[in-house]
Amino acid sequence: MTATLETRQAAAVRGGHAAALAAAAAAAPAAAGEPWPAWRLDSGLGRGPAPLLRVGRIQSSELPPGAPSPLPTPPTQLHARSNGLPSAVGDAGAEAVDGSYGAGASGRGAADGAGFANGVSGRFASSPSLAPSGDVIVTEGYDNSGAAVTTVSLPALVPLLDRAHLRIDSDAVHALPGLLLRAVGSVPAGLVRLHVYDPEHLGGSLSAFAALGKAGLLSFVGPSGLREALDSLVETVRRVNADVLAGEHASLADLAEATGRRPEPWRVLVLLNADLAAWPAHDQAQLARLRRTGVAAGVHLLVVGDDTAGPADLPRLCATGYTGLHAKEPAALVLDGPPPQRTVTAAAKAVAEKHRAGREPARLVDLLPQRLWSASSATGLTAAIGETPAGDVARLALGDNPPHALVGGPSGSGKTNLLYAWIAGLASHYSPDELALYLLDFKEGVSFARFASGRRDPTWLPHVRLVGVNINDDREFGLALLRHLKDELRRRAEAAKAHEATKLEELRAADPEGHWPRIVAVVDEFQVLLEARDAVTDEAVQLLEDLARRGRSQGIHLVLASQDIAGIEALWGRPSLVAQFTLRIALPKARRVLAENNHAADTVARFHAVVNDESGHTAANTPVALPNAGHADAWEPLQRRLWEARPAGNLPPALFDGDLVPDLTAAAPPPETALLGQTIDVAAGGAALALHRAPGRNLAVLGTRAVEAADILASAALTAAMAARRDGHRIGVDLCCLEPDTATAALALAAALEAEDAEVDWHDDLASLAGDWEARCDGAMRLNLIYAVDAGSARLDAPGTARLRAMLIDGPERHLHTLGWWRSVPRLREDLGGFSARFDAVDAWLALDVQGPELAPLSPASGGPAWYPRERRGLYFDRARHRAPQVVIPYRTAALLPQPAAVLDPS
Ligand SMILES: Nc1ncnc2c1ncn2[C@@H]1O[C@H](COP(=O)(O)OP(=O)(O)OP(=O)(O)O)[C@@H](O)[C@H]1O
Repeated sequence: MTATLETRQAAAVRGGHAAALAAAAAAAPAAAGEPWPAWRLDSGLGRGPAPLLRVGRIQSSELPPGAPSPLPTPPTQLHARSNGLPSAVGDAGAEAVDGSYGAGASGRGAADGAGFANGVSGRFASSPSLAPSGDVIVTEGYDNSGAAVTTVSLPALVPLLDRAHLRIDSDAVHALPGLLLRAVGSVPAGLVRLHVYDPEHLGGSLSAFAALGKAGLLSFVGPSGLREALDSLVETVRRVNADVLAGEHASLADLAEATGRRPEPWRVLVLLNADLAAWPAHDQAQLARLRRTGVAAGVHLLVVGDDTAGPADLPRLCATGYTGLHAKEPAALVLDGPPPQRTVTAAAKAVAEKHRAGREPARLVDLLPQRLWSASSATGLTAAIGETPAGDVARLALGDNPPHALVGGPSGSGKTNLLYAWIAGLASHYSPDELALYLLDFKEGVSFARFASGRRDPTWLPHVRLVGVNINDDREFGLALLRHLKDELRRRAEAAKAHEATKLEELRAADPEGHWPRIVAVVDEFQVLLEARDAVTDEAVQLLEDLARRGRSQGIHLVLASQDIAGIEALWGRPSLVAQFTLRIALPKARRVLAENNHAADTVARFHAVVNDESGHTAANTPVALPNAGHADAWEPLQRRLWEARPAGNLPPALFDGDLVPDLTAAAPPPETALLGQTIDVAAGGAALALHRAPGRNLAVLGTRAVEAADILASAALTAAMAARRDGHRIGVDLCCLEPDTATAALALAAALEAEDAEVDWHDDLASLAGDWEARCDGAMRLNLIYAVDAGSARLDAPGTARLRAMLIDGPERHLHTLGWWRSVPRLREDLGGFSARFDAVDAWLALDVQGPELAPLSPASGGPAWYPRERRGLYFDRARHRAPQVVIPYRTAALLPQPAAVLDPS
C-alpha cells in the first residue's frame, strides 16, 4: 500500500512539475529563459506580456527541515514549507498551474512580480493547489526517506520589464550581465534601451555590450550626466503618460495587452554602486519619481550595490534569493553564472545590427494616438510620422513656426508614403472641426483618390474637403486651389480684424462659436504647377508667396512635395518664398531640399527621411524611419475608423479627377442659363452661359473637334430646356447641322430636347434658319443651334449673309440666342463682317483646339490668352462676366441622349 501511495505521490509530483515547467517556459520563453549553454538571441515576445527573466534555479531540496531561511530580509520571498522544500511560486506560477497564465499577469501591479520556484528534489505528497493569495501551496507532507524520490528542478525567474524595478546586491552582481542580456535579447531588437550610471567606471562587466552603444541602445552616464539622464527619463514618463497612454491605459503593459502594440521601448536605468545618499535633493527626487511612476511607462530601475540609503523597498536579488514575491516563506535560489563573454558580444552585435538595419520599422498603427481626435489645433498641428534612431517617436509640427513644409525625394523614394503617414497622424489627432485638408496630386496615378469616396471603398477621410488626382496638365486646378485658399485667407484676416486678433489662436479664443480649423494644403508634384513660363506660373507663384507669408498667422499651412525641387526655377528665383518653408523633409537622394552644404539626404537609408525644421541646416537633421503607411492593410482600417467617427453632416470631399470626363446630369441650372461644361475649380461647378434678353448673348464654340463641339451645344440646349421646363416654360430650338459627322448627335439632341418639352424645328440650311428669324421671335426664349456655321455661311448669298449677321446682332435682344460652332476664328470673324468686324455680337466663346494667339481678337489680354489646347478641355470666356478666360471640361452628354439606333430608326 505504501508503495502504491508513493507511486501515486511521485506521479503527482511529476505532474505538478511538468505543469510548472510549462508555465515557466510560457512566462520566460526563448532567450528569456533558456540556460546559457543553449542560449541564443530570440525574441519570444508576442502580443502577451513581457517575459520574466531567468536568473538561476531553485536551491536543491537537501536543505534540512527547519533550516534557516537563506534570505535575511524581508518576509515576502519565494516560500517553501518548513521542511525546506520550495513549494510555491508567485503569481505567474500560480496562474500557470491553474492553466491560466498569460495576459493576466501583466495587468497586475508592476512590482507584484512573478517568480518561479527553484529546482527541487524530493517527493511531494500531493499536487499543488491554488491558495487564495494566488500562490501555490503544497498541502501535504514530504518524505525523503523512501526509494521513489522524484527529482525536479525549476528555473528561477524574476520580473523586470513591464513589472518591476530591481535591486541587485553586491553578492549577486554577477547576475547583472545575464539579466541584461536576457532583457535585450528576448524582445525585438531595439525595444530595450540601457542607460548605465557608472560613477566609478565599474562597468567592465558590461563591456561586452559595447556594440549596443553604437546603435544608440546603450549609454554610459557619469556623474556629470546624471541629472540630464534622470530629467530625460522623468520627461519620458510624463510624455508616455500624456501622449501614449493618454488616460486610456494604466500602463504600457496594459496598452500592449489591449492592442498588441509596443509603441515605446523599455528603458532600463542601471545604477552601478551609486552613492545615492550623496545625491543632490533634485536627483533623489527624480529617482523617487521614477521609482513611483516609471514601471507603468516602461522605465525601470536596476540598482546594483549594497547602498542601504538607496531605495530599500525595491524587490531585491541577492546571491541566494529574491524578495519581490508575495510569498510567505523564502525559497533559496542558486544564481546562474554570467553568460560567456563571446555570447554577449555576438548578441549585442546582432541586436545592434538588426536595430540599425531599420529594426522592425514602426507600424503605422503604433504611431497613432489611442484616442481619436483628442487634440486641439489652436496653437498648431503635431503628428507622429516615424521613429528616430534612438527609438523615439518622431513628430512633425506645423504652426507659427514652422508654418509650411517642403518635401523632396526622387520617384520611388517614398514621398507619397510619407504624406500618407503624416495625413494619418494628423487625421487621427485632430477632429474635422480642428483640421481641414486639401489634397492635390499632379502626377499620374491615384495616390490621393483613396481619401475620397469610391466605388470599391465608399468611405472617405472626414477631414478632406477636396481631393485632386490625375491633374497632370490641368495646372489651372492648382491655381484654383490657391485662389480658394487665398479667399479663405482673406475671410480669416477679416474675421481676425473684427475680433482684434492677430493670429488663429487668438481668433479662436475670441470667437469660440466660429469654425476655424487649421487648413493643410498638400500638393504632390507641385513643380508641375510652376514649370512653364506663363501666366499660370506667375499667378501661382504670387498666390504661393501670399499664402506662405500670411497663412502662418491664419492657420493655413502649405505642404509642397516634389521629386525635383532643384529644377524649379520659379521657386529658387524667389528666396523670400522658399524662406517661409522652414520645415524640410528630404527622402533618400533628395536634391536641394536641405541647405546647400547639408548632404544628409545622400546617405539616409531607404524608407527613411531627414526631417529638419530649421530650413535644412545640418544641425537640425533628424533621420526618421517611416512606417509603411500606404499599404491597404495599414490604411483602410484607419480610414474606416475615422469615417465611422465622422460628425453628423460631414460631407464627402469634392473629387477632381483629371482623367474623368464629367457626365451632364439631369440637374437643371438657374432660369435662362445654359451649362457648357464643368469648371476646373474647387467648387467643380458648371460653366454657365446667361441667356437673358440682351445684345451679345450668343455663344461661339471654336475649333475642329466635332464630338466636343456637339457635346457643348447639346449640354447648353438641354440644360436651358430643363431650366425652362422646371419653371413651367418651354423653349424653341432651331437646329441646323452642316457637318455630317455630327448629324447623329444633332438628331439625338433633337429627340432629347423634345422629351424635355422643347419645340424643335430642323433646318437643312442656314438660309432657311436665318431667313425668317424675326418671325420666330415671340418673346419666349429661343435657341439657334448651328453645327459648323462656317460650312453654311460660305454658301450664303449677300442678303443671306446680311440676315445671318442681323440675327446674330439683333436676335439676343429679342431672346433669340445663337449657339454656333465655327471651326476657326477667322471664319467667325468673316461671318461677323470681315477683317474689321467687331465681335460685339458674340459675348461668349469657348475655344477647343485653337491656339492662344489666334484668340487675340476675342481676348482681353493682348496677344491672346495663354492657352495650349488639349483633349476634352476648352477655354471659356464670357465678356459680360469674366475677367479672364477659364478652362472647362465639356460634359459628356451621351447619357442624356437617346441611342443613335433609336434616333435613326426609319419607323
Ligand atoms: N516606409 C516604407 N515602408 C515600406 N514600404 C515603403 C515605405 N515607403 C515607401 N514604400 C514603398 O515604396 C514604394 C514607393 O513609395 P512611394 O510611392 O511613396 O514613393 P514616391 O516617392 O511617392 O514615388 P512616386 O513619385 O514614383 O510615386 C511603394 O511601393 C511604397 O509602398
